[in-house]
Amino acid sequence: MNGFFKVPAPKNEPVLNYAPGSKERTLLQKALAEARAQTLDIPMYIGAEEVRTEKKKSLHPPHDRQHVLAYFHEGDKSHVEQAINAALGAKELWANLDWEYRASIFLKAAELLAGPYRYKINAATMLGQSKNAYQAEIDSACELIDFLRYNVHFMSEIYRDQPDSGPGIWNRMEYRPLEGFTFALTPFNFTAIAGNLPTSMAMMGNTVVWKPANTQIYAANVIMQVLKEAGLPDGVINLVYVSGPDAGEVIFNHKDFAGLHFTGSTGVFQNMWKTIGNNIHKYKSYPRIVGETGGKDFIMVHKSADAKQVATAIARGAFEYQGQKCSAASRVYVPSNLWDDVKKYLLEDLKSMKMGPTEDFGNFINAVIDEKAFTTITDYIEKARQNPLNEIIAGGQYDKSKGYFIEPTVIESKDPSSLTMCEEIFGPVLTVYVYHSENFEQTLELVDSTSPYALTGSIMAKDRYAIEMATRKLTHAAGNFYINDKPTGAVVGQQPFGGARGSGTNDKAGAKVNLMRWVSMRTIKETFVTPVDYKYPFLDKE
Ligand SMILES: NC(=O)c1ccc[n+]([C@@H]2O[C@H](COP(=O)([O-])OP(=O)(O)OC[C@H]3O[C@@H](n4cnc5c(N)ncnc54)[C@H](O)[C@@H]3O)[C@@H](O)[C@H]2O)c1
Ligand SMILES: N[C@@H](CCC=O)C(=O)O
Repeated sequence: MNGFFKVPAPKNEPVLNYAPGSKERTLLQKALAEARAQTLDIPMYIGAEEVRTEKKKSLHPPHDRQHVLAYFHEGDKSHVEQAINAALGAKELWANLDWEYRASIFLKAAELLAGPYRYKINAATMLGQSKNAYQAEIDSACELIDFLRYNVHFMSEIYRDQPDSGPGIWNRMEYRPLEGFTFALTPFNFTAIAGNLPTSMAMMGNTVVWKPANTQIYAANVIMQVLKEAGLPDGVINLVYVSGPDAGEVIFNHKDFAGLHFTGSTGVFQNMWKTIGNNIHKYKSYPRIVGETGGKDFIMVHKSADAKQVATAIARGAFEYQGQKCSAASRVYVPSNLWDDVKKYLLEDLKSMKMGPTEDFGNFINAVIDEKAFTTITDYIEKARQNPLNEIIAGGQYDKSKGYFIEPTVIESKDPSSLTMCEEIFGPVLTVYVYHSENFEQTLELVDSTSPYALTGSIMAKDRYAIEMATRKLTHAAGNFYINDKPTGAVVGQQPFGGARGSGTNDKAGAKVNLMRWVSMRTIKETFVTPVDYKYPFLDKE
């Protein structure tokens, strides 16, 4: 590198609106039709190979269970071993490639997603994960593009951060990739997260084994195509489709395992942490463990809030993408003076929400991801129905004959510790607790202590003292805290995202702190005139 290169200043990718008659709507509809018309054969990508196996499994739109989008080739432990070997084999060349060449690949991937691949990846996310056009646009196009652009910028800031040097010496800081290989384990619900976890590690010079959720493979395949077209060398990111426990068993027993970048549920993360802890003596280095996990996200309303604003924040915060955002509001605390109005506006909104397939752009609500999620969520609804302290005031019906559809459901509970007030449901189910409007401070304590999670939350109020009190009392209740807004929709570069307590290690996605977890710093001190006499000056005077 003959120059201290400055990367292009990152900017958030503008969100296209897909209004009727817009160019983007026509192009997206074309991409959807093309995707629907073919049945893909999706291989694993290990080193330079596209790996196919005897075990083919079908992928379906969650809103249209009968339609086959693709078959993917399922692997086993031997494929995890192959992927590790490919990652280790690619390591030296990749780690020694000057950073600007690595940066170019990911910046090019961002441009490919913003341009020629935009509609393909959005269509894949709409079909494979049942996200409507707007939800796909903010995820698989904009957020993924933002992750790539901002992370390149943060990478260059990290490298530029160098120590001071005293007279006659030069101190340098080298940001080495981790020694060994890394593992990215990604969830179903965000294509952007699936793309970010492996690329953020690779960007810093690491090589990666990547295992997505099966229900996200359809769009993960597009991410891999983009990375290949952007020039990512073979073996840097190896994409395998194996069971989570199989992947874990091989990876967490390998001496060169150097880091885990996980997003998913809390239980899975805690089990992996225990396994890694039990195996700690097997590794060459202490593996880095980063995990963003579950949430029980809240909206806390003060008596001074605007009822219409509260209802809108609830409608979008709880029900966009069927409540399957880790940030989705799932418990709301409304003061008694506002409840009648909030309820009226909320029920009006819910009545106007249409539910159906993503290809019909009029549908706000689509299907939940799969049969397992459908069963879990509807079990919660039925348990809530049986509790005499609960009343289901909206929704509560579901049907999986065509796709996994669950109506947006609102439970009014007189018990602030009822099951659906406390546990993560990860679906379109919201529980409301109406508190006496004079009990604001006590209710803040309830918000803070009700769940083990601390991911997102918001306070809605006009009264500045109430906003100050909530912000202070809920210091540890959320890693992303919103004032007069819904608790979802963090934007890369603007609201770095992640939670604490049971919600994760809070190594904010799309931030410098996250990239720092994927390097191991080496301090280099060079002395220009090396001493040749061991004695301290005062020793001569004795
Ligand atoms: N905090 C965040 O930023 C964030 C973001 C998105 C999703 N999430 C959380 O993710 C969860 C939903 O996503 P999901 O259903 O895909 O999560 P999940 O935990 O079921 O799966 C995540 C990944 O782990 C794998 N996996 C599952 N069981 C495993 C095991 N025993 N061993 C190893 N790997 C295993 C899955 O195949 C998948 O690739 C929710 O809890 C949600 O809150 C959190
Ligand atoms: N970052 C997203 C949530 C990601 C988790 O699913 C948001 O802020 O809504």
